[in-house]
Amino acid sequence: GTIFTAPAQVTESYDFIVVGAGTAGCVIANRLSEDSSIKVLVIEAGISDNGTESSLISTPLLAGTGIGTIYDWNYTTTAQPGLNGRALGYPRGFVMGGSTSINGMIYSRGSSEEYDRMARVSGDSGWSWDSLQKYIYKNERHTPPWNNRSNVGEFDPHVHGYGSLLTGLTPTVFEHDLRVIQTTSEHPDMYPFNLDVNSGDGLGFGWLHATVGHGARSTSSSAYLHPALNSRSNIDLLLHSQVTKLVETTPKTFNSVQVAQALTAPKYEFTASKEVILSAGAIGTPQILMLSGIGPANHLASVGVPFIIDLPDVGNNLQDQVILTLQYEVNGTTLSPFLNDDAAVGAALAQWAENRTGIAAGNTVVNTIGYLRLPFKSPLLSMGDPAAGPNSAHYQIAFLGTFYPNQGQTVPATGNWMSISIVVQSPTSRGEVKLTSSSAFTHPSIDPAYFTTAFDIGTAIEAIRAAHKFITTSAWDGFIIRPYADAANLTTDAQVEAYIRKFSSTLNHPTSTAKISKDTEEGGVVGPDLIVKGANRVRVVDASILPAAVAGFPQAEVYIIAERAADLVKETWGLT
Ligand SMILES: Cc1cc2nc3c(=O)[nH]c(=O)nc-3n(C[C@H](O)[C@H](O)[C@H](O)COP(=O)(O)OP(=O)(O)OC[C@H]3O[C@@H](n4cnc5c(N)ncnc54)[C@H](O)[C@@H]3O)c2cc1C
Repeated sequence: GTIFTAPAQVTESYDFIVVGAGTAGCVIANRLSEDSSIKVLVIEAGISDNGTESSLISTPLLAGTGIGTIYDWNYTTTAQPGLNGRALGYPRGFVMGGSTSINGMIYSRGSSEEYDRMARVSGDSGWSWDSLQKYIYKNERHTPPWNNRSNVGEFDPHVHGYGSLLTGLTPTVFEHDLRVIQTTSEHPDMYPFNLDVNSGDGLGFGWLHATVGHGARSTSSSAYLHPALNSRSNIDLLLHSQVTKLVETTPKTFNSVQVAQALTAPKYEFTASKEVILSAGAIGTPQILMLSGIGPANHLASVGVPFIIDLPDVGNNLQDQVILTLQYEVNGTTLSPFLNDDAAVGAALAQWAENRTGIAAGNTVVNTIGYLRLPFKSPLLSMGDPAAGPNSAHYQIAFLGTFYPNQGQTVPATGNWMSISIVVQSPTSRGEVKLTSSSAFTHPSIDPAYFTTAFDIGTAIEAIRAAHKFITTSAWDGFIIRPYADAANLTTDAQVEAYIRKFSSTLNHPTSTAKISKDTEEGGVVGPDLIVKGANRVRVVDASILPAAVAGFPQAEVYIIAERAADLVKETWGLT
């Protein structure tokens, strides 16, 4: 296939247009182009992942540093009352591979109940965990770390597949990781060991997979898009080109897109002879739908967008997860001294560039995690249980072998540090994405509404208490020297709450802004087949269709739903 860099270069016609070469978009484009009788065009607003700075993407040690660069849309949230009025930078991938090219690489599918909930709310058993197994195997493959460290006892080979997305466990185990696992063997009732958190068993403590293989980050682009572009002539990619709206070809039928490279640049129109698949992500997809006249009628009127289909849930139900850390100076070897030593980091990056080995070639910062529930009798649950089921987490605590700073904190120049990160997995706060103008080149307003419910703040307080308690067990004797000053006085609920509101930041997991629901239901944006309700020949396949925030990490779930969605499209059009 060809990579175009301007719309004027595209002269052929296509059966399918995929909007966004992100996590889901690359999967869809690859799978549809398996049928050589059809032609696929992928349109991506962002840039190539083969550019001069692409080691930012592929070096595992540099995960996180793509934020705020040319690879990022660089959105900002609205001021968050639940975070003392702070507005947060809100990264999204602006590059082939989408957010999988800049994300934290953690691959954790969540509990089987997540998928069963999707089947339940959509009325389609094809979304259940059991039905999706073949897509899970098709997507992912466990690989050994670059140093071939034995992973026996740290994962279950049976729950990993044969796909092109490579995952693996850390090449380097730290003392605190071993203490986490030791705690599970000393207190199995309270802190059960989970051999593989990707097995569908979503609770307990275990080792984390990351999207790393052969010493490099594996992305949706490296796993799905490049291989298809390299080997097939029936798939093309158009970069640097933003879809500004869907175009109605006949009433309520949207198999065309309008594209432009900048606000004042010429506009082009491309028509798919079969259908358009929107995979622009949880921010981009609702923005495009609303710009196309599909969304809440009153809101569209307020920004001057001609209205076509009234779907009040477009942009609604935004859910995101926040992260905050507690840091401890510890008696033992961590990554801190290395990360504080510029010469050592430079040498590691040089070694990686040479042969994809060394400390830069692995996922080493966060290796162990615990997925936990509120106590059975927690008064917070009297408000209702937002988890997908009784075996799905309300919160996680994960263990990082360095000082992971909260917003505004400075990393200490010396010492060995461990951080425990805290995430509320099943928030009940609901935010929204809204247009601020009828122009596609103005960022939408993003309001995740963090910590606007008593459940969310109460669960975060509980999580901090659980982290404190976890490290007072005997496995931690002699290891913890002291908490970092900011976390030293977290005694009363009021102190803990103040810490949460001061330091929480986004974990970058927005979902549910075009959520799935039953065909017969009024709410929701797409039906079980992912076709936009009330519209023809346009589907949504990305994180925006998820019914709720996931009690794992979202990329795995997006890959899995995209694999099945490709089969749904193939079925509709009789493809192979
Ligand atoms: C910094 C960061 C860290 C994260 N860490 C993790 C993690 O460790 N583990 C995990 O599981 N998840 C993580 N996530 C979340 C995860 O990456 C996302 O949930 C997932 O990748 C979303 O997939 P998607 O297909 O919905 O969207 P994306 O992958 O974001 O793809 C959307 C694509 O559409 C393009 N696009 C948008 N609008 C338009 C338009 N108008 N025209 C053309 N193209 C457009 C974008 O440029 C992008 O390429 C992280 C995310 C970020 C940003």
